[in-house]
Amino acid sequence: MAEHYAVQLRRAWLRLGREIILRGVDLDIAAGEGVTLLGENGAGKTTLLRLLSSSLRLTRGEGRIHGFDVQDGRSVREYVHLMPVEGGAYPDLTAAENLNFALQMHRLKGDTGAALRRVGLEGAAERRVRFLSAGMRKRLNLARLSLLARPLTLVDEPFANLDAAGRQLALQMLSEVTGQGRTLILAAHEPELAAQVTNRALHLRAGTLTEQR
Ligand SMILES: Nc1ncnc2c1ncn2[C@@H]1O[C@H](COP(=O)(O)OP(=O)(O)OP(=O)(O)O)[C@@H](O)[C@H]1O
Repeated sequence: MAEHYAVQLRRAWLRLGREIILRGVDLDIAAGEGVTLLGENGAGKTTLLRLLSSSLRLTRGEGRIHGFDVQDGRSVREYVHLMPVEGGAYPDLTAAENLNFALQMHRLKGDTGAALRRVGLEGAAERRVRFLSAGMRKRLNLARLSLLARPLTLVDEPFANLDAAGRQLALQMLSEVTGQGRTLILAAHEPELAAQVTNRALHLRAGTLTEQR
């Protein structure tokens, strides 16, 4: 399977507990593409994003992320960043410490002060994450996503918990992902918003992915 694809799944089956999330799915997502995953509560969008970040194993079939076997967590994690719906930051570290730690883990350099200003958190830089509101934590996660700038960026419900200005900020920051030639896959319940930053939508239902035209 070719490396100019960010994601390739072949006859992919994924079972989680009693749920079958994928039933023999084939999927190609080209590098640089922007894709929205749609689907009802419990359809399996989060689970699919976790699979693509190598946090879950395929039950059957084959998966490749930038040419690497999706089960090869060490390689895949170099290419992929997953921004979760909630969490993802260390609650006892400050906002600034969280961003610095994320950069260190990826052996990257970046201007964390500028990143915090960009998301309106300059006044909360020294505050522990456990004392931030849900929307502030989301903004911190957006700052981290932008600093890490991984080739494949997975975002679970980017608009949840954000106010109107925060949603506009999220749209702007997500559009930069594909604008910089990176691949964006987001799971969302707001198809109109998501369509502003992705050019393709897939609906996950009963273990099957369907293209939305
Ligand atoms: N760790 C787990 N063990 C067993 N089943 C799980 C686990 N996590 C999720 N599930 C189940 O897998 C299914 C898919 O859950 P998932 O969170 O992926 O859905 P989703 O499409 O992201 O939903 P939502 O829109 O509500 O966020 C659900 O039936 C859920 O109960």
